[in-house]
Amino acid sequence: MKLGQYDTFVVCDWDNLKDAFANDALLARPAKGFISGIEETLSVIAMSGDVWREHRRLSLNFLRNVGLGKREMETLISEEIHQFLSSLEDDANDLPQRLMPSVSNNIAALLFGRIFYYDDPDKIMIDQGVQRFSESFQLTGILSFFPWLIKPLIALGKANLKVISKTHQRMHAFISKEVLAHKNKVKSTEIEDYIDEYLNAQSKRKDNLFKDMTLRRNVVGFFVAGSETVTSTLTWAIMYLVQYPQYQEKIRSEIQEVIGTEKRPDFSDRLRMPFTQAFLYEVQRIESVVAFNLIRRASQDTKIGPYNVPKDSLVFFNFWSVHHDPKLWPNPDKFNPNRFLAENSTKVVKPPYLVPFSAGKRACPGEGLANVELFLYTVGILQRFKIKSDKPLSFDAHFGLTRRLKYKPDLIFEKYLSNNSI
Ligand code: HEM
Repeated sequence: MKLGQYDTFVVCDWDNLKDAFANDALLARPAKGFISGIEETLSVIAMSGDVWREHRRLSLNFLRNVGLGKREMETLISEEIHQFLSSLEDDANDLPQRLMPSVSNNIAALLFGRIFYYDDPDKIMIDQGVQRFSESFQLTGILSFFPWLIKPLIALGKANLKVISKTHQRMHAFISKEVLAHKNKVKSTEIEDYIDEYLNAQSKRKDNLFKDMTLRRNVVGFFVAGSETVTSTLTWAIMYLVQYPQYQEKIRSEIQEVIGTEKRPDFSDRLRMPFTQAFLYEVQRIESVVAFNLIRRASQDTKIGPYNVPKDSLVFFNFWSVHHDPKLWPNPDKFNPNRFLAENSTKVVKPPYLVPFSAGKRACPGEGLANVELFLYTVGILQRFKIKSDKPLSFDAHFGLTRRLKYKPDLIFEKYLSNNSI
């Protein structure tokens, strides 16, 4: 179909999606990024071609060597979750609203090597920025098709682009300070965070591909990509725990059996908690928070299945329809974690067509970190609280960067474990 000036393709079924994941001609993003006119320098999320490949390699190396699967990062996350749960001792009913600042602290740990107190003005500014960017994604979809709209929209003061642009400036000013502090710190051979990794690569390269401005854009990109997605998935998880108290109890009994009440959860505990894992898979399937992927572009004439895709066409991957395809998922609209269980419910099986993080060479590089967070937050919350509601719940969604819960739910977080020592 034609949207604006672009041929646009939406890949809706698993066979074609598998093809598209493996197609190197579909790795690019829209030529001018997602918000042309505001983001002249593209972040790794919006880049294409060789510059993307180099920046992606750096991000993956960093996540592998410093960020993921490392005890230190899991310890930092566990510390942050502890800070978060302790902050709820007086008023746990505020939990969903307080999730984002906590989740974004994990990204801060990755980028800056430290976490913030929730009332730190810089932290409040970052979280407001992340919120605004996520909301602006509704608009960025439209602007990818009608890029000429950007200037009239700014001139008319419409679509709060001015606010986005101001938010941009404030975040960049703060990140510049952090980068400067990293440049000035006593030189150590150890890479402690993403800024260290980037500056180190920058100093070794002669081609000027790694620029300070790009570093700042990447930091903002990581905050946006890593905060809203995890927060939104966790919020949906909480809703399903309330809607299906029997599943909440099942997870709690796995917690009792594997972790108990004295110890903080560990990511390795998941290996003995198949139902908890199945529950999180089902939340990701049924809500598909990044429902249409981030827009891809054909960098040359190519094909998806039998369809010819001309160069520069825009391509959406419709994860929602694959995740709700009755040929792949019997009774797809029913929330049923048991569909992922096998061998008498002792094993969890993830089929290849569950793709909340996309797949192939441009798949989400934060999947490992996100999985650690989803598990540790869910288990940490249920170790302390029983969650319920005495009002009917609305599962209506709102579209931004992710599909988010539209209305603030009325939830009751009943303290289950008063022991604050874990
Ligand atoms: C539940 C949580 C998350 C979901 C569902 C999710 C999903 C996605 C999806 C669908 C994409 C687009 C991939 C494509 O174009 O094929 C993506 C890209 C990306 N994600 Fe995530 N993500 C999550 C968490 C995270 C986290 C925690 C981080 C940070 C560590 C992160 C960083 C990124 C980055 C940097 C990209 C751009 C990659 C590129 O263009 O090369 N994400 N994510």
